[in-house]
Amino acid sequence: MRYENSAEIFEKAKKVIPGGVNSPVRAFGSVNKSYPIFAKKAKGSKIWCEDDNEYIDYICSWGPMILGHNNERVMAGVREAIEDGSSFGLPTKMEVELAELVIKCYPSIEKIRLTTSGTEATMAAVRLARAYTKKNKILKFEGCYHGHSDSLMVKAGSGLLTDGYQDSNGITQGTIKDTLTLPFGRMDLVKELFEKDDDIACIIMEPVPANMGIIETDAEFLKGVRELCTAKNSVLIFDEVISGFRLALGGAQELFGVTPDLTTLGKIIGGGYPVGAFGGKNELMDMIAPVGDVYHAGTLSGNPVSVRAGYETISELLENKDTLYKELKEKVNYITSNIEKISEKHNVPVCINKQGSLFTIFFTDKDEIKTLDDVIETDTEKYAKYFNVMLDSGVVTPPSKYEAHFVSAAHTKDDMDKTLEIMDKAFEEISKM
Ligand SMILES: Cc1ncc(COP(=O)(O)O)c(C=O)c1O
Ligand SMILES: N[C@H](C=O)CCC(=O)O
Repeated sequence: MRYENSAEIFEKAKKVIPGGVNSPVRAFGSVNKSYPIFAKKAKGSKIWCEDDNEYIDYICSWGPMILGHNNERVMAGVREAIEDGSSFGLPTKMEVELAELVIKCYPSIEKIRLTTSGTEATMAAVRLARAYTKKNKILKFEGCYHGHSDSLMVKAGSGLLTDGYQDSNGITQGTIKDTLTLPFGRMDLVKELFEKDDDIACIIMEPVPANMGIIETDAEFLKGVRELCTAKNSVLIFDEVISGFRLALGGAQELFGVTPDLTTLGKIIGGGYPVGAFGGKNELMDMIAPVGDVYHAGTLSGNPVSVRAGYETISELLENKDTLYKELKEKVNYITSNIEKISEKHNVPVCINKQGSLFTIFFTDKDEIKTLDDVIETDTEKYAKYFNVMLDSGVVTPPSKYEAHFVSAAHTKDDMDKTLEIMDKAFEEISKM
């Protein structure tokens, strides 16, 4: 593999962009590479970099590309939308159609508001929960990531974990004090907290954590927080920015049969273009301006190109839901069951967590990885070796042990077999460490 062009662009990038990247996880720092690959184009399950190397892609833009890159139907819709104009500052008919489509898939959502990112969606949902309950504090779980608004970057996951810290600098002590955190899955601690504190406006959670690697959810925990929120007049927010439309058409709430009060969405509902959304019961959503006095706005909220890409993506998912989700799960089962064989063959122990089309390989002797502390203890150096051997042989995997592998409808049996062949090589290298 050649990396000269990417390395050269990175040198220029560092002079004009902090760390040379516009989102920290792209920097490849924690996998011992001194520069990332710069993407040039992508199609289906493949991505090409500025050195024209071809890779099988398991990042999939961190989730949006569930149909694969540049899906024909999505591209046709986008082309049509672009012809009509890129942004109007006026509402469009397609926004209403997208809202209707999402509501059809999520019975818990009666009204939905579009944003430009997942970060804005979670920020607005928390604001709404505070206004509704007239309470101040929020509870989130350690290692869950809900975007980069101040109150949600406490004990956060994703790039913060990758870079070795969990609380961003630059947040007031007052904000930090109002964000309570607990380990994911510990219902006993959640109950204890609610006994002591009646000022908690909401629990915000990734129903299936995917930003400290995948953590497999215990359905009882989701049911437990649901009951507690109802009993204590707290709002339950499911942050389904990753899990929405991915684990099932109706997200984790459909999969586990647990209904939140508010849902945040992103990624797939924009079909690869910038978007986010939050929605829920009328009683809550009618507090949003201009009906109520909880302010939320955005120059590019409901951008017509993003909305059209999302509409086509969700329509495709809806039309194929009976086979598509089953096939995605089968693909992950095929890959992960073979990784287990490879791990045994080379005597390199791993624990694989998976849910639907998502999986994470943790290099560890432990049989279970259930909490952030478990994840932190897994072997970072072995993950880095895995990443580098895969990359050098034409497979791009998440450049951090704290992220998930994403599988799309475009990944073929050939892609998976090639991936497994290279994994065999990677595990052999790891066995020599
Ligand atoms: C679960 C979750 N919530 C929120 C966000 C924030 O979304 P965005 O990056 O679009 O702001 C992300 C990803 O970044 C996410 O994975
Ligand atoms: N884990 C993050 C989102 O899900 C990765 C995206 C990013 O922050 O660039």
